[in-house]
Amino acid sequence: MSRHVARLVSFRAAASGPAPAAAEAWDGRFRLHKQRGQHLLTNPRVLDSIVRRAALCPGDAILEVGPGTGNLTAPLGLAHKLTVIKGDAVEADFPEFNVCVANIPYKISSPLIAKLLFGPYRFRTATLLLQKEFARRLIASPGDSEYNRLAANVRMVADARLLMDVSKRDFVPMPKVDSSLVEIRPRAAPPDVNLAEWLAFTRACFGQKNKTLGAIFKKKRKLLELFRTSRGAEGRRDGSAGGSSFIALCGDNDGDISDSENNDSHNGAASFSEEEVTAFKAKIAGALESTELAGKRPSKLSNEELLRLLRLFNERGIRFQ
Ligand SMILES: C[S@@+](CC[C@H](N)C(=O)[O-])C[C@H]1O[C@@H](n2cnc3c(N)ncnc32)[C@H](O)[C@@H]1O
Repeated sequence: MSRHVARLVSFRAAASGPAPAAAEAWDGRFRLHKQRGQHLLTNPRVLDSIVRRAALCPGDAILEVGPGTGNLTAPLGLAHKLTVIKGDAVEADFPEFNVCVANIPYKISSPLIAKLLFGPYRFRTATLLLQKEFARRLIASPGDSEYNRLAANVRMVADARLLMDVSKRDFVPMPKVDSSLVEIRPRAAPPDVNLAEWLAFTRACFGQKNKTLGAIFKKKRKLLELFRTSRGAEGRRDGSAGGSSFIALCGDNDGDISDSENNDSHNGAASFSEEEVTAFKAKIAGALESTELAGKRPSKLSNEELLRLLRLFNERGIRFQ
């Protein structure tokens, strides 16, 4: 395997601040910190399986995130072609790579996947070991009980599939949860949609995923927020969605505005008339009616259906950001 690997870059965490108090000795050599996600995969059969399933090709440039003591790094490739970069994998820029293989700290799963799929990187495949429940959510389909915003966003740009489950007993120290290996393959052709706006749209739709779209877009707070956004977008020549964060990929509840923000001076309600809001409301209701989606829950809808709704919203000047 190592003969075929053109380059291997391992992205190692930069320890920031003092080490967390709770540490666990391992092998007499290292102190491992659960708070930093330092659970080492020690079962050689599982490690070999991961490398096999990553299906590396001659000339691949591999990115590994979180090499730890190198348990997965070693079976991946040639030591003399290895570059180790110290930094936070969520924050720092990655060098060029075309394959990612990693047993990542689970707390960065969502921002890391968002960075890989919605950032500037072009790669063939990412083979990632993830927390089992997170993996199930990632690969869920519309209508599944686990279907959520994360899955909708990922399937917009990639195909994700489960490769195998890995027991928590294969790690030292043993975590509380089991894991799953998942393959994520970005689609060859990017979808014909402004991705920043798509992410903002799914944040609005999945904010309360068990409510119908009609109920979600009837909420006064949501309406006023959208009204503001849409008026702002009118002023931008390119009509782009603006500053939606790519990192916020999955939160189902992050579409909600807290009560403290629900006041007129903050949301700008005072700056437009009741008539304007009523007309805007009618546009939203019209779009929902013409797609017959008002009575549907977002978690039951395909991306095609959601996209159709977003396009109708856009045609009516309703923008998300
Ligand atoms: C689950 S361990 C995997 C270790 C090793 N690859 C293995 O399979 O045994 C995750 C590793 O990622 C490191 N890490 C934690 N947060 C990180 C971050 N933000 N960026 C890069 N690495 C991080 C941890 O220190 C730990 O070494």
